[in-house]
Amino acid sequence: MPDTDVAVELHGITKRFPGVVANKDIEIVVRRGTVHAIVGENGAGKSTLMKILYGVQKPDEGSITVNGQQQSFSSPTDAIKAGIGMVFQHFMLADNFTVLENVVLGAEQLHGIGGAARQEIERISSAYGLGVRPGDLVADLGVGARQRVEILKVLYRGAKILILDEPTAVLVPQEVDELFDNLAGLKAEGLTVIFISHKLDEVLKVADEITVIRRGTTVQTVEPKGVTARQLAELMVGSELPTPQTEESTVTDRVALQVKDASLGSATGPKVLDHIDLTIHAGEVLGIAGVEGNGQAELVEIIMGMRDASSGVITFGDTDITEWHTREIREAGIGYIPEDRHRHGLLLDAPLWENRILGHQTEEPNIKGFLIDGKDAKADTQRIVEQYDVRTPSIFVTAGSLSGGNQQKLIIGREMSHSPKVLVAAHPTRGVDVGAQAAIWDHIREARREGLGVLLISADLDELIGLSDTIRVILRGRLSDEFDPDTVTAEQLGAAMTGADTKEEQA
Ligand SMILES: Nc1ncnc2c1ncn2[C@@H]1O[C@H](COP(=O)(O)OP(=O)(O)OP(=O)(O)O)[C@@H](O)[C@H]1O
Repeated sequence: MPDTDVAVELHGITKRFPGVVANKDIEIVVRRGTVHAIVGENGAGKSTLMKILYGVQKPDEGSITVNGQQQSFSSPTDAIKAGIGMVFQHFMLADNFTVLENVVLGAEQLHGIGGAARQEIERISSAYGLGVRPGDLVADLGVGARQRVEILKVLYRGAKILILDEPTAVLVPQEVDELFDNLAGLKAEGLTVIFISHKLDEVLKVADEITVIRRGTTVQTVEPKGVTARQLAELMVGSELPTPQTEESTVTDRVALQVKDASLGSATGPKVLDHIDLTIHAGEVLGIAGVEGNGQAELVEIIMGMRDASSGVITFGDTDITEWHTREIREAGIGYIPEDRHRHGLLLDAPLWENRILGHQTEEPNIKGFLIDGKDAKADTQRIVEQYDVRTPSIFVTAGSLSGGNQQKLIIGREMSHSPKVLVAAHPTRGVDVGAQAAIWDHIREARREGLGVLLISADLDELIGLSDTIRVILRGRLSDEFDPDTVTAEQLGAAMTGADTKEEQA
């Protein structure tokens, strides 16, 4: 008799890639009507396991049992038929379509594309408290609402078991609370949620059970009340974590980068950037908090020369770089960690050592005379892999075969290798595990001691508070006054980010 309380059972799952055992003898039992979190370091094998459960990849060994029935998925279609749905970290909604159009796309056979579909969306939305309206244009929705549409989309296709891949990475604290309320709603209706996250305090808040994966193998399943975030992290790493050190301020009065009265118009509505003034000193990390879509991407683009501001001046040290191209800006000593590592940061089909050269084709150690120097670039890639703990079988595998967090470590290692004077870092540790995050912060702090100025854009408020010397909030293209990271709380920042604070500034 199958155990009716068990939604998913993974038994002895093993998956090998060339040079890597991504999953080895995985054992997980997910009880029905629970939130089950999966945690582990970058490259531990979480995504691979979820791809196996969602039918994207086939295990070499082991069995998958869903609702008491053994399954052998050849594709996501099979997994969806078995009642499994996956919400990816990168939303896949078409902006210029309505919620209804996005939800029914590819599932027209279920309830058509008209009134019946609309009714079904409304039914699901109210049953689980998602607050999704079928007629809304996706372009008008904020990040949290888009995520709810993605969740509704898989529910619409009949999912009873939802896999969420780092769902809180892009949310502000208030939205995280809303998501957790939604998950409670799903649970109350007997649905099951499998949740991957690097944010251990959130995991402890929302999960009923937590499975820790270390180097491809399940080490333990624990209940949140029995562990602290630190103990979880130690289970992930397999050893004790060092206690973080507090740092003396290294801010100088030398100006590293300045943006003066910069605006960027929009063809139709209000300005995307509205009279931005900011100064970053050598040795200073200036953190920018904001809900996605409030101008932070455009701010980075005008500084990095990817877009021209409508007005304003940008100076690097004493040099006016307003009109410069991206390549000149990077060569002059501004490092860049892009938000979208797949679009701007890496060539996924190229090996790691070629990615080492990307964006730095004219600099040492990648070039000798006028020629690309493969030998030195390879040696330097090996150094980055070791220094930044990029988990990879070699520097010759493609960047696309690395786990997400390890791709990020490679980009950071590359940018830091050129001893930039300024670093423009958009979400530098998104998708990176807590241990690697601490290591990346250490690298940035070390460079800051040497005079690096950093523009830090992050959705992770703990990161902003932990790493910044000064924090400002961007809302509808305008920058707030300064917040002191030593005294501000995540809730205060969250309120300023959504405009919910009544005060314009904080004492
Ligand atoms: N298609 C692939 N080809 C080769 N190796 C792969 C492939 N997919 C994953 N790997 C390797 O398998 C291991 C596990 O990767 P996986 O993406 O599952 O880790 P993860 O725990 O999800 O990490 P992260 O937290 O960084 O997302 C890594 O060493 C990765 O390089």
